Amino acid sequence: MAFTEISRNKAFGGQLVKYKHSSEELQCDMNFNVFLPKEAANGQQVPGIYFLSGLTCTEDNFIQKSGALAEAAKHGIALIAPDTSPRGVSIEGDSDSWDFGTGAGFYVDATEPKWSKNYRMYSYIVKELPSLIHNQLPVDESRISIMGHSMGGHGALTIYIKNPTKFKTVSAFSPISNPINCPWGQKAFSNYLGSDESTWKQYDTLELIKTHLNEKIDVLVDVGTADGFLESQLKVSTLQETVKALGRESEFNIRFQEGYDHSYFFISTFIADHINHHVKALKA
Ligand SMILES: N[C@@H](CCC(=O)N[C@@H](CS)C(=O)NCC(=O)O)C(=O)O
Repeated sequence: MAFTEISRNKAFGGQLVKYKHSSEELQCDMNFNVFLPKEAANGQQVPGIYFLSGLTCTEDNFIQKSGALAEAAKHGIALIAPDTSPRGVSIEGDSDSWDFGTGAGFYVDATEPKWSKNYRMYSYIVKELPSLIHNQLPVDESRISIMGHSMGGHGALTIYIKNPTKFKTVSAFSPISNPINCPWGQKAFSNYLGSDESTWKQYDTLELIKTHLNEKIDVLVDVGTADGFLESQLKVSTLQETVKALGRESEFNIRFQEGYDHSYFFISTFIADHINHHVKALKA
């Protein structure tokens, strides 16, 4: 499937390109942004980081507000920023709230009939988008990793834990760490996956780290202590307690950053640390 180029801007010596394509998984047109560093100009294959955004975001928030382009350019790394849900599919109820439906795909493959034709963000991110990108752009599929924020932090962690050979490493800002036990996650999973809560666990970081014990992983998580969603929705302390109870502290670097909130001001403050975490794995 071909991409249509929507816009192109030179940035930090590289190119920021927005593409549109027709998604088979989501049955609609989708946009995504790719930052290609200058090293990719002559067709040389570069490593890449996928960034999954949070509730209400499009493919633009991270690219425009995180300060990541300068850091990616410094290390010769591509950034891939997809959208957060199918767009323009007009399912009744998909635009009634900011935390469900449009802008809130939660990186799952819906099984409830109402949503299951379009809301397949898990397969879109894990299969369809990489197969298009790595066939058509100079980003090396054997050197990719994944990062995200909030709902996207949940997406990055769960996708990574389930696909540790596809992605070299993971990091997350303010991740929804235990969605089956918070209001955002329960609203999304009950609608997308139905009332049988046992099916929800396959998309819950806390549950997955209890069962996926084989691979040793290296995870960086940052969250702000002044994040208004910390206790009610993100449950990063519960993640930390579970990591400890499992004896997996050496695999998780979970940092509580004093006074920072949920915004992109927080993300832009620590983005260099996250890019460095990925560079170590991508250039190892
Ligand atoms: N309802 C609020 C909160 C949503 C929110 O904080 N979204 C986070 C992700 S969970 C975000 O990245 N918002 C977009 C931005 O800050 O650019 C809003 O619409 O701004």
